[in-house]
Amino acid sequence: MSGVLLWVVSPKENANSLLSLMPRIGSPRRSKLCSRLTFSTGVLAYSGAVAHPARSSEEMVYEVVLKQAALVREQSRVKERALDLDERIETDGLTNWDLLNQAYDRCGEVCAEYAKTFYLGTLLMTPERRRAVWAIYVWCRRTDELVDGPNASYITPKALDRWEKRLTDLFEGRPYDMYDAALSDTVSKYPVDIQPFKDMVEGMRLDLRKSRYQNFDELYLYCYYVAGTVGLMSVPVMGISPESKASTETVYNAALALGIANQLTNILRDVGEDARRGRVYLPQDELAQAGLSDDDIFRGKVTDKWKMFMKGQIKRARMFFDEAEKGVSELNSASRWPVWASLLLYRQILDAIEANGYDNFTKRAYVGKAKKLVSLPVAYGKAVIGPSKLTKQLVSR
Ligand SMILES: CC(C)=CCC/C(C)=C/CC/C(C)=C/CC/C(C)=C/[C@@H]1[C@@H](COP(=O)(O)OP(=O)(O)O)[C@]1(C)CC/C=C(\C)CC/C=C(\C)CCC=C(C)C
Ligand SMILES: [Mn+2]
Repeated sequence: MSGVLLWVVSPKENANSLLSLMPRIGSPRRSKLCSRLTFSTGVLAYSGAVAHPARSSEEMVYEVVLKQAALVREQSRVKERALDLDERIETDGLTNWDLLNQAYDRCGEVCAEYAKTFYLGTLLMTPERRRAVWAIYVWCRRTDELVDGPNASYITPKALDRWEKRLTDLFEGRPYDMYDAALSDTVSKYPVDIQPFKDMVEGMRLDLRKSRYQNFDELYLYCYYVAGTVGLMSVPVMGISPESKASTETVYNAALALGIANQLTNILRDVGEDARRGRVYLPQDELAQAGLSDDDIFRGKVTDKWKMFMKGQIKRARMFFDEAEKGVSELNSASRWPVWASLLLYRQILDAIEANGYDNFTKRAYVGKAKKLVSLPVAYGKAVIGPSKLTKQLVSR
């Protein structure tokens, strides 16, 4: 399946100081925009790929959140445009419809192959939304495969530039292949902005040139690029419940938090595997504060220092999951179940790391079938509960 997906681009805490992990709302150097955020690392000097050294990653990312929220408010205008487009396709005859349907079906097949549980969850969504989520999933999966898949060693910054050019083309209605065609159709129908997609490609660029993260601010930006973006791409398609009283920004912020939580969890699960590829995603300053270094990671011995360090990292990931939970009930009813399911399942990976005695060097933490099965009805039960009638954060809708 990876071959099929890739042919088109082939030419590839410190635990002692829990305070340092806790939200620091109201830091004097934070912008007004950022004061609505729950998490801040307080580190403001990251430059990396972005030329704004004075701003923290969270401030920069939050601007994207605000832009996304503004787009949703324009939704009705976009819907009108989508209707025009549907009419145009219809006058072209049945062939375009058939091709488009086939393209979406193929996206569904890829999704079912790579993420079975998630695929099952999408079956509860309306057919329109479901296939749009599949199209986004496939684009994300293909993008990730560029640097993580079997052809990863052939992938150069130039190949990523070409991939980004294809992205712009498909957003402008010029898809390259059928998966692109499905996404092209999706972005013409839903208020999805190109920025999170471009940012995901930027995350892949980062993966090509960077294998160490000095502090959490740098890591936060990476997590946004490769996973927070997914949350921002998905919400416009999954939709916010008409009953929701929460502000659009609140919901996007929760979506962003779920992406960050998932990626932090992914990093904690894969410490050993990443180290074998010469990669250490854990913040260097926090490792040093815990009396640890890269060498300890390469050695892979579970010591008391390591356990303390891991407890802090897990605590932080859980805080992001908690932040994400606040937004799930605000989503459209049919979208809540797959999101709850993915949240509960991914969060349990953290429990599994603990159950493995914090040995993420030689053991892969996973959620067993039985636990997965139990989580699905639990997720369903949570999904039935709609938006809180008490939440009055009527800022922007
Ligand atoms: C319902 C739902 C979960 C929708 C999202 C569907 C979607 C478009 C998923 C794309 C996922 C993808 C392929 C991302 C590419 C980058 C990547 C691989 C990120 C890692 C995912 C885990 O993958 P895996 O365990 O297979 O990792 P390896 O490749 O093996 O290393 C990530 C850790 C991040 C994925 C991020 C999300 C699924 C974001 C979820 C957030 C939302 C859906 C927003 C929900 C809304 C609110 C209000 C909370
Ligand atoms: Mn990956």
